[in-house]
Amino acid sequence: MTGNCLKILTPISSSKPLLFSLLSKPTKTQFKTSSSFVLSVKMSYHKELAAAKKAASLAAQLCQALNSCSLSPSCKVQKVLLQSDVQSKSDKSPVTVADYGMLVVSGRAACSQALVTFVLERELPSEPFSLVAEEDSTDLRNDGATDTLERITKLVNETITSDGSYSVPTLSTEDVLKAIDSGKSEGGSAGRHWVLDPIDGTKGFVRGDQYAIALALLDEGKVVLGVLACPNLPLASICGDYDKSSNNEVGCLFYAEIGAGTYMQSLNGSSPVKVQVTAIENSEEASFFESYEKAHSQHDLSSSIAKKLGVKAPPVRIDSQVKYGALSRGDGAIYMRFPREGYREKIWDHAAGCIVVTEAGGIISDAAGNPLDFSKGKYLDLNVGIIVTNQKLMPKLLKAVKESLEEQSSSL
Ligand SMILES: Nc1ncnc2c1ncn2[C@@H]1O[C@H](COP(=O)(O)O)[C@@H](O)[C@H]1OP(=O)(O)O
Ligand SMILES: [Mg+2]
Repeated sequence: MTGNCLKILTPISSSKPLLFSLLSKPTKTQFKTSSSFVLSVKMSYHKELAAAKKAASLAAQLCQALNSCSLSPSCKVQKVLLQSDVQSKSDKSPVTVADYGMLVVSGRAACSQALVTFVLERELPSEPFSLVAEEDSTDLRNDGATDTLERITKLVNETITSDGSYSVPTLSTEDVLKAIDSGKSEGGSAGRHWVLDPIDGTKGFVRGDQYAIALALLDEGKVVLGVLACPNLPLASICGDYDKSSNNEVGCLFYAEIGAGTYMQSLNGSSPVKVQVTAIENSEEASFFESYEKAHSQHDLSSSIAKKLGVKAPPVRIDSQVKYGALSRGDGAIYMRFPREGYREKIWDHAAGCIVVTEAGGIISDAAGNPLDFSKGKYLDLNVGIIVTNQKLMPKLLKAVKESLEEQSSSL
């Protein structure tokens, strides 16, 4: 678009000057010229996407390093704590039985959050920064956390140095605490907000299974880009004949920008490939994903739905938003998530996964078929659960969900 065009265009249904609209409006905005010629301007988020990919990839690198090093003075103690069954606090978030164990687990996520904040702020210095994220620095500010905080700071500094693109003085422990606390935004329907789960699927991470670094951008309440770094996900399909596959390389990066499709590349930096959800139309051929953890989703309910659909394959149970990534490349056909009553889903647990799967041609809704609304702050107000599949299977899935929920409530 030329400077001349800018002078004669005014956005439809807006009294704001065009330049203002161009800078503040997301996605597609319609403009008319003085002669009523309508022009569509597609907003792009290339710069933000590049920053998000870099932030999530570096955080994945950091998480992999965290898995092979110690945040505690005694590796042995840490091992015991991390292997002990992860218990639930009142909010049902996973923490280990001892406070110290909690610090080890939340300290790792905070470390990832500090790094993502650092990268986004460096890469996008001219944009106002708002982040809705899972962690805060409360635990790390306690007296007993000094050693963990120092180790976290060292790891963040080492990751920044090893990347080599930032010439910055070494971050202090206070810098790291401040970076973690940048994630205190409440989100909402106005302006732009980054949404981050620095380690999604903590239980999978602790077990050495699947987890993800999930980063998304909201613009005026809509998810406009998302990145999922999945350090333990094989590049080859995890369904079907994966075990027989010759490619056992792990570490995937999924990313999507609104209107531009979903891509996957290896975390080691291979060329991106465009991915698509499965085209399966016959539900009997579908396989489905659900949470590894029984406490996170009602396995009996998804089993009853799968039965109605005639699904023959057993459920594929994996942790975190990795399920969205795997679904976006057609590994399975359906993802069902039915948390128990009272659990409130947070936006950082679904924002990145939602755009990764929808840009790959999938549909996501709550159990009643309503789209997910990310504009209401930290929480998603949902009707019962979350279901995801392709366009063809969604009507059948919704019907089976409705019937199973009715049966469930009549048996209570
Ligand atoms: N009781 C629960 N019901 C549903 N989801 C939960 C529950 N407790 C924690 N979660 C969240 O489920 C997500 C993992 O999902 P999945 O079951 O698909 O692996 C995590 O974000 C986890 O939160 P957190 O990130 O605090 O661990
Ligand atoms: Mg999470």
